[in-house]
Amino acid sequence: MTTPNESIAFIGGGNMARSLIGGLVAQGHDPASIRVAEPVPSLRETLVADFGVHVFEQAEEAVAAAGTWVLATKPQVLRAVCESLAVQAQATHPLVISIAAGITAAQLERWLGGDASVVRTMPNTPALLGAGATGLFATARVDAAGRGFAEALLAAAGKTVWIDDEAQMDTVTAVSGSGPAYVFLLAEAMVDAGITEGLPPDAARTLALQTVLGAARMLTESDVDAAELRRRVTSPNGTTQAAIETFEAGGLRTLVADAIHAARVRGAELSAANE
Ligand SMILES: NC(=O)C1=CN([C@@H]2O[C@H](COP(=O)(O)OP(=O)(O)OC[C@H]3O[C@@H](n4cnc5c(N)ncnc54)[C@H](O)[C@@H]3O)[C@@H](O)[C@H]2O)C=CC1
Ligand SMILES: O=C(O)[C@@H]1CCC=N1
Repeated sequence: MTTPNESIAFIGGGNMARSLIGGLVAQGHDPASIRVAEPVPSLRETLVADFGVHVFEQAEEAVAAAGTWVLATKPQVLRAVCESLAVQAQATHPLVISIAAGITAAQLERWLGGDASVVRTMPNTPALLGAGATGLFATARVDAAGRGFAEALLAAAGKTVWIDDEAQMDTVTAVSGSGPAYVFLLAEAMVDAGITEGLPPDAARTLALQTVLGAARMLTESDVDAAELRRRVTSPNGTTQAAIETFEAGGLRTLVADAIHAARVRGAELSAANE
């Protein structure tokens, strides 16, 4: 990964920043060139202990001498963070990569003083294991080197997909950004149901979680699509058919569509609420 200025500054050293930093360090990125602004002392200490990065209490200190800034605070504080960095942004013209849900590139440009090069991204928590999925959108101001750098940074945490129409970034958030939680909810429900039906808790947990892992691997490691894989498990008049008919009768597909719609709408609300 190369950039005109090798240092990367993370603004916010919470869960997602940790996952991305872990990916970069695992890929051989020099931790000495990673600078993290994080107000919580205990988080700063663990970032130093775990990764050997430089940590700062103030964002202004972290971005000094960094050619790439990764905005990794909650959306609700991002405006104040950007406005506090606007003078430095206009002086140094960094590549600005945001991972915040809902916040648009136009908002970031405006808060940073008008002419920043912004890449809006949406990673997810499996980034922690290098198994993340990230959607990226770049404004016209971002050059090929900037796009390449942003892609390489997120690719250190898993798969990347470029999105041409920024309006679709809230859908990315709803499908893959929030998506791990949907799978965790299904896993919770499967474990609980197994226990209700009489399995010992440890057995229910092992069987349900390994099933999620095995199914995810079949989905990603074969060319066969989800519907066909499902059909192959479903014997005529067998046990799976009884379960699938129960899911369909209960409106599972509509419920999933409604849930993803609600998450997308919430993304747009986050943008409007932080105007
Ligand atoms: N958690 C998730 O699954 C995902 C989260 N995101 C986005 O990532 C961003 C961060 O989310 P998380 O890591 O989950 O939250 P988090 O709360 O773990 O991390 C945010 C960190 O920012 C720090 N912070 C607050 N004010 C600051 C300031 N002025 N300067 C520097 N740091 C400051 C907080 O102390 C906190 O440690 C959010 O915008 C969220 O929308 C994106 C994809 C997935
Ligand atoms: O729930 C949220 O708002 C964040 C964004 C995607 C995942 N977590």
